[in-house]
Amino acid sequence: MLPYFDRKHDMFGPNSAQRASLNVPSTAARERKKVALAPGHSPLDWARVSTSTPSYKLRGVAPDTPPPPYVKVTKDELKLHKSQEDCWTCINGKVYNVTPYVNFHPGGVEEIMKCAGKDGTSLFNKYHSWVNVDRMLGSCCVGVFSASK
Ligand code: HEM
Repeated sequence: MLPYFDRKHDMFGPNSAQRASLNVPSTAARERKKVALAPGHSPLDWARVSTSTPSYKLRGVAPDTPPPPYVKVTKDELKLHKSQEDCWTCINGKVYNVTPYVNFHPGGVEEIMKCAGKDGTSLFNKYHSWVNVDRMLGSCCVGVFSASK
């Protein structure tokens, strides 16, 4: 007889006990892509860089730019920053200059560039809703997203 989850009209996949006994990796494990980060680009290196670099440089703005709550970023402005050398994204209503972080992203450059120049909230949550974006990128925050064009 076929295993439980191979039966033709079965609506459900294997349960966790069945997966374990058959060595079927969990969905999360199958989707995990390990990326080799360049030397000097570990999460600890990012922690050092992000706490020792002046915030205006991380934000990519002039030194006299008001702090993030006072800067409104429109959708049209956001769209202009979609290259690896100038990359902004919006997560949970805040716009971040991701440029200095791109090479530190544990999921790789290609993945993080998928949110370049647009709202990356749903992609971000799809892969790691547990990551605290403000903790990682707080000092890269350019401003708040303004829904108007
Ligand atoms: C924009 C801000 C982002 C930040 C601050 C960020 C941060 C992180 C962090 C801290 C990790 C390691 C998580 C862990 O090991 O638990 C990670 C992994 C990862 N990220 Fe991101 N990420 C961002 C955007 C994205 C986007 C837009 C995507 C996909 C389109 C993405 C895809 C991934 C993937 C696939 C991994 C590997 C997960 C794994 O090891 O299982 N990330 N990211």
